[in-house]
Amino acid sequence: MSLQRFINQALSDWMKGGGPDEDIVISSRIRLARNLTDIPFPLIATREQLEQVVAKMDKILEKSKNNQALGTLELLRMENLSSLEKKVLVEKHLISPHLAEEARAGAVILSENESISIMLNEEDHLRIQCLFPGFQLNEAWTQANSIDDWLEMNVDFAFDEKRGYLTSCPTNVGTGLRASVMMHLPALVMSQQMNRILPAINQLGLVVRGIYGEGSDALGNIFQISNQITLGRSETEIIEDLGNVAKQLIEQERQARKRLLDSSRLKLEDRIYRSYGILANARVIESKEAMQRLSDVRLGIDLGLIQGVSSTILNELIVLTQPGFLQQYAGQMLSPDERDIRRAKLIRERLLTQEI
Ligand SMILES: Nc1ncnc2c1ncn2[C@@H]1O[C@H](COP(=O)(O)OP(=O)(O)OP(=O)(O)O)[C@@H](O)[C@H]1O
Repeated sequence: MSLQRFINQALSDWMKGGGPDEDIVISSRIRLARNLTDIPFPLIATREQLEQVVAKMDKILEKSKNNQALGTLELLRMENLSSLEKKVLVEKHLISPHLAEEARAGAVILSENESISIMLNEEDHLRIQCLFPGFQLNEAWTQANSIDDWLEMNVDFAFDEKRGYLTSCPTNVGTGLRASVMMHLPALVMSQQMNRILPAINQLGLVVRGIYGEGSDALGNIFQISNQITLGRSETEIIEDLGNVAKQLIEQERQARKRLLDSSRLKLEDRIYRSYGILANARVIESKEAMQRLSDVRLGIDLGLIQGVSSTILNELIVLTQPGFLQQYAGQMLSPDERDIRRAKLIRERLLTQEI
């Protein structure tokens, strides 16, 4: 089954690490909100009209089968997926909880390496997302832009000369673009600088969110920083502004890491090795603690304190230890207590296979 391929593969390309500044920037994302001219926004459209959106996209895919530029794309309808399969796609950041649980005639188009995901009938008819490992906002934009061009050759998007692309929520009108970087900022958190930095970032028109986007916590010292404004600025300006802030944050995190090493090396080493010890030996672990300990271990790897463990461990395990994935691996539904046991086991095994 093609979905099995997506899920069994477990990790999308962007989660496997790599890319520029990967010690701090986990991934870069561009998403474009688009709507078809002749169909009302999903909130007020009839189910029949929403089915038309899916049918149109299906037809475009069929027509472009031999267009290799974007690789193989596959359309999955939400109604054909089990709730566990949808949960896993949410945990992989490929669809939103809204699409999984509430959307009518919801579907997603995925590329084989999962760097492209196009949600259908979420808040807008189309949400085009491109995800790249490391700091690669421009590369993600180039890909999203080419998908946009390809689709625009086949359908008419709702567009107003003065306002730009029209979207269901006014906050997305204009470019319909949200650019974001997911960053691991443990030293700035430890040295209590995030409290000062967060308001400054907001003042620049950017938003800081947790690991699962809007409404989620910054677990594991992972922050998503994205633009709030989509109107009155060009796509390249939005991306450049975000990129500049990200560059400054990378620099500040590197300095904070150096300062921590210089001023409190022993304390830092103790914290990192304790976390490693717990992850390597715990029999039961909750996801919040796992995320924090994984963040410590990842910092230890980046600082060269822990050797023989792959630096992608944080990226991988934060996804693999989510409830949906754990249940997928177990092949059965698990209670929260059972998940804590399975999570500890999976982390132990993963750490063991990394030892030299
Ligand atoms: N840089 C990134 N790397 C990986 N995943 C990301 C990144 N940025 C955002 N995401 C994921 O994309 C999903 C949606 O994020 P978010 O809610 O912030 O924005 P959105 O799709 O632009 O929606 P909206 O405009 O409705 O707020 C979440 O699962 C989030 O974790």
